[in-house]
Amino acid sequence: MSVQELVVRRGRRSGVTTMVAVHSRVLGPAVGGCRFKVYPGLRDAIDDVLRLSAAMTRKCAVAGLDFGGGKSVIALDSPPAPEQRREILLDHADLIASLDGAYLAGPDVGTGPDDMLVLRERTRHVFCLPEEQGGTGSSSGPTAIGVLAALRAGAKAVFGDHEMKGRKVVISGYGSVGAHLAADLVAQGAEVIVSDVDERRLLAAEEQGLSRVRPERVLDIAADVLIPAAVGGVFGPATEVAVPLVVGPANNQLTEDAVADNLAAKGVVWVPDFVASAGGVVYTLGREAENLTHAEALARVERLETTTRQILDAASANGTTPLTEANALAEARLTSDAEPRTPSPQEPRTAA
Ligand SMILES: NC(=O)c1ccc[n+]([C@@H]2O[C@H](COP(=O)([O-])OP(=O)(O)OC[C@H]3O[C@@H](n4cnc5c(N)ncnc54)[C@H](O)[C@@H]3O)[C@@H](O)[C@H]2O)c1
Repeated sequence: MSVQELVVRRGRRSGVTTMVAVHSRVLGPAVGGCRFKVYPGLRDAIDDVLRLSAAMTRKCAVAGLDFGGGKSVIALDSPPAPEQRREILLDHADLIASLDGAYLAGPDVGTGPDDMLVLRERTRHVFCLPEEQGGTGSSSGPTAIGVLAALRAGAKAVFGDHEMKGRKVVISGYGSVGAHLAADLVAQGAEVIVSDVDERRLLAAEEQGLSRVRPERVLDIAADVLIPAAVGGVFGPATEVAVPLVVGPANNQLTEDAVADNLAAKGVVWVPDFVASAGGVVYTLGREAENLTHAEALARVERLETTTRQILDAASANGTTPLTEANALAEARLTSDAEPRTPSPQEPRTAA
């Protein structure tokens, strides 16, 4: 499916180029995070926003959300001075506002709920505002809960039961989601090893009693599970993986879809990232767009276990990969004539 709309604009206040990709609005308004990142060049930023917006379409479709896929990128050529941040965000907010609700922005790599508050000064089409402003705040907790739900299904498929007690788990990226996952898995009795490029994050991990491994050695550790919770592009055509199960929140983990076949041929069960990482968006939109209670929205996140199980069962029964089955599920929803669950999706409550 090709991108529906890509808008790139240089900010009038900051001079920084920002962009929005609306990949699909078949199921509803396009939602996706706003990435604030230094890129080697403009082409890299455009490639990123296009790939990420397409992944959001699949993520929303598979998770049963009545929203389409979008993404926005603030393409920096060097880290900005702190005092420039607000101007850059306001420029980006003007671009989002110009799309008139076709795209709803939330936080992503490099942005958080406080940044959403700045965007909100210029556009209603923002979600995940801080809790004290009526939003749901950071989505990393619900994202981690969704990863754990997908992990249960993956562990059942690979090990025969979903118990994590005694399992060795490597988490690449001890950031917001990675730290939630590590704490929960330790509480379940797993042996957790973490990796990060940021020494401060590793010190934080050590304070929690976690073992660490150097980032370049992450793929060599013979563990039960690998959780990619840092960046995309982890697995390429020649990547060797020393674990039987990979489940994690990092978006776009494969350099290309064909890598899913390589992983399957090597006996690695890879739960597609757009399935495992959907907890945050499921929770946030459930609360903010559908006014669900905390418990109701969390119950929806937990359903990712069933979705993952269906995908893995279908791959096993059909001799295909989990990616093929997850794509088929997304495609079925995108081409179905069924009415959306929310008859006429509106922008989230906090954006009203
Ligand atoms: N936060 C969410 O709700 C959410 C939702 C869906 C997907 N994701 C994806 O999950 C991943 C983690 O999200 P997060 O919110 O925890 O991000 P984060 O920025 O808080 O944490 C990422 C961590 O990864 C580390 N890192 C960067 N490059 C690394 C490398 N090469 N090796 C090891 N560590 C590295 C960073 O230093 C950082 O500590 C991201 O890819 C994000 O796009 C997050």
